[in-house]
Amino acid sequence: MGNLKITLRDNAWIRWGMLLMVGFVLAANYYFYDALSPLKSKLTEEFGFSSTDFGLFVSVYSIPNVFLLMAVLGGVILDKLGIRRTGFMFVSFMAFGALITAYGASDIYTNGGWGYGFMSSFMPSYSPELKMMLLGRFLFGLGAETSIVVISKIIVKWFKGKELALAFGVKLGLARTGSFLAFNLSPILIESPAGWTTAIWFAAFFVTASLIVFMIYMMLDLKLDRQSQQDGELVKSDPFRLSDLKKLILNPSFMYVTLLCLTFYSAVFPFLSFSADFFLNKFGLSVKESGFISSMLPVGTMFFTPLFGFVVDKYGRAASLMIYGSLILVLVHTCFAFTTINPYVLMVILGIAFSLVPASMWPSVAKIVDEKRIGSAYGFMFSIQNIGLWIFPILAGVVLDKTNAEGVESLNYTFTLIMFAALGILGLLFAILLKREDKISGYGLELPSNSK
Ligand SMILES: NCCCC[C@H](NC(=O)[C@@H](N)CCCCN)C(=O)O
Repeated sequence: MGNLKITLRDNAWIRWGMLLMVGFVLAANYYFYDALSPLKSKLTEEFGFSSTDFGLFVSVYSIPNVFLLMAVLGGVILDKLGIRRTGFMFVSFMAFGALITAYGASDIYTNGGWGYGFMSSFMPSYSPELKMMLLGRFLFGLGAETSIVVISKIIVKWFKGKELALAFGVKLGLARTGSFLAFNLSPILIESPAGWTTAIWFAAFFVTASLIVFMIYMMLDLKLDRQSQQDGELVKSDPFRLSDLKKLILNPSFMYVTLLCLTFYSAVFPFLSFSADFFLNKFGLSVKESGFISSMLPVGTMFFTPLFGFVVDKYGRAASLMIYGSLILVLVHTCFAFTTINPYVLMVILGIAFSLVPASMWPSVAKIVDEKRIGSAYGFMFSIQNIGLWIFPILAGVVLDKTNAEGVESLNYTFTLIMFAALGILGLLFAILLKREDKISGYGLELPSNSK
């Protein structure tokens, strides 16, 4: 009979309580990512941001993840330093970056505060506000993607052999709650008597509060490790090896899923970053209402992702669902470009697409890739995905600036949306290739979870 000593993991209240804590950290992460999206027109009004400047601001988040391979390197650091030290380091980067971003927009800075002179001394075509905010978002991005990898590992640590799939679904739901709040709170907070930058400071303090919550989590984690060490239950993961990456890259199913991840997410997240401004311009809505419509996407995914996760677990058909999700994405972007169909309806339908693909894609990776390589696989996918999250917000901004005359009253988004629809078509192609390849390689993506 094995050692049956009860650990913190075995107490459902503590296990789910800790999920709420790390979910708070994720919600803050997603909140900050989206908090400035409803403020695009405000940033133009206050600091003269062009659409390209805004795209640059959104995309700089991904630079550390593309060029420093942070999502992969973060996994290596995680293996070496463990959850507590790695998590603390990267959530601190997030908080520091968020505070620098808020400082870059603040009156103290714009009135000649620390760093203003330096930021004014080079590249005069970019405003000092933009440069400081870019630096802040870069640091935020440096921490944010690796934090997502750390939190995935925390969930496996606490929920393996228990309610793992449900815990992953709830985690994503909590993250998306952050986006939902961002699109609704930022438009309210810009009207604060303390000034419009309250919206950015609030976002920065939310991320800082998440650092404190993470520090509380670290105490629980330490206690669990001590109990597990006594039990001999502590599981060491396999260290990252370059040869693992080579094996992944040579696997056609893995590459199709990675390319789908790149194209699909590039057609969703960068679109979401511009969506509030799109609704404002195309339908002549207020900042509040356009932010509210944007928030329909995360709301939809909060309901549909666990539902489709259940469907994939029970009935399979993951490869087909990825095809349907990609097809819906193309149709919605085409409707946004060429019709005036009610944007609430289209955003909810987009929420269905944005649930179908993630709910079937992430668990499929676990079927394609050996469990020992799953950390490297997710890290690699995140890094490739970030190439799209880096390039497409800039391209969206450039296309907007090039296809609209300067100072035009309402921006025409047609060409930007055609670009997103084209990305969706590429995603659809990769999803079809993945399903075809599955028939050859036999990973069983169309089968229910327990049959593989
Ligand atoms: N187990 C992996 C879950 C990934 C969820 C996915 N997030 C991402 O792909 C992030 N790399 C990018 C997040 C950027 C915006 N916050 C998701 O569907 O949210």
